Amino acid sequence: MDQNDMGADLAKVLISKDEIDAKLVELAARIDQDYAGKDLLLVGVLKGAVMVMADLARALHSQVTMDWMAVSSYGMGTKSSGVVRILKDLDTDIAGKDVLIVEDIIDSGLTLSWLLGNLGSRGPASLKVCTLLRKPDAAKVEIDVEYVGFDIPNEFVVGYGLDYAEKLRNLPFIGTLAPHVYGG
Ligand SMILES: O=P(O)(O)OC[C@H]1O[C@H](OP(=O)(O)OP(=O)(O)O)[C@H](O)[C@@H]1O
Ligand SMILES: Nc1nc2[nH]cnc2c(=O)[nH]1
Repeated sequence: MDQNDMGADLAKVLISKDEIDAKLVELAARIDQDYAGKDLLLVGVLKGAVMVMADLARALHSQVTMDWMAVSSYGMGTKSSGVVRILKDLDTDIAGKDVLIVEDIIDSGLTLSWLLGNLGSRGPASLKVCTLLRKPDAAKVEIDVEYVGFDIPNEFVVGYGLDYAEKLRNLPFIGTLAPHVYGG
């Protein structure tokens, strides 16, 4: 699927597929180096992180294991309220393990802040975060993130795992929505 398939729904391509690929290779090289000699567990946060997880994991030279969590933020009809519900928990006991959370985006930071608290209480040997995107201007909570792909403006983005009403996740790039789509 490419930009032409999107018709008028997209305003612009913010980050191209080539830029994403190059950034993931760069992040993977750092991760390979930082976790050399360790057994790394990647924890992908469904559903948005599916693409990042798949491509990042394949860019790594180290052997890793992978697990998934699905969480949902809810409250007052708005997303990212900070009140998080586990829809699918890990299959793995992470006590004593080196864990890297893999996210597509950190927006307010509330989801990740909750996740760090939750996973941190399970006694991992280490717990760090890798995110493809981060919106510094949207942060409601400061989080120490070890691996960041791109800092982006405070705009709603779609593609490469990120949805608009569950659509557009399968775009191979990151784009912004045309104003008529979201009523802007
Ligand atoms: O920093 P925050 O403001 O908390 O937002 C970030 C969260 O929002 C997205 O998930 P979303 O709730 O859209 O679910 P999805 O991954 O299933 O699309 C993303 O994958 C993060 O988990
Ligand atoms: N699709 C999408 N989901 C999000 N969740 C938090 N921020 C965003 C965003 O900008 N786009």
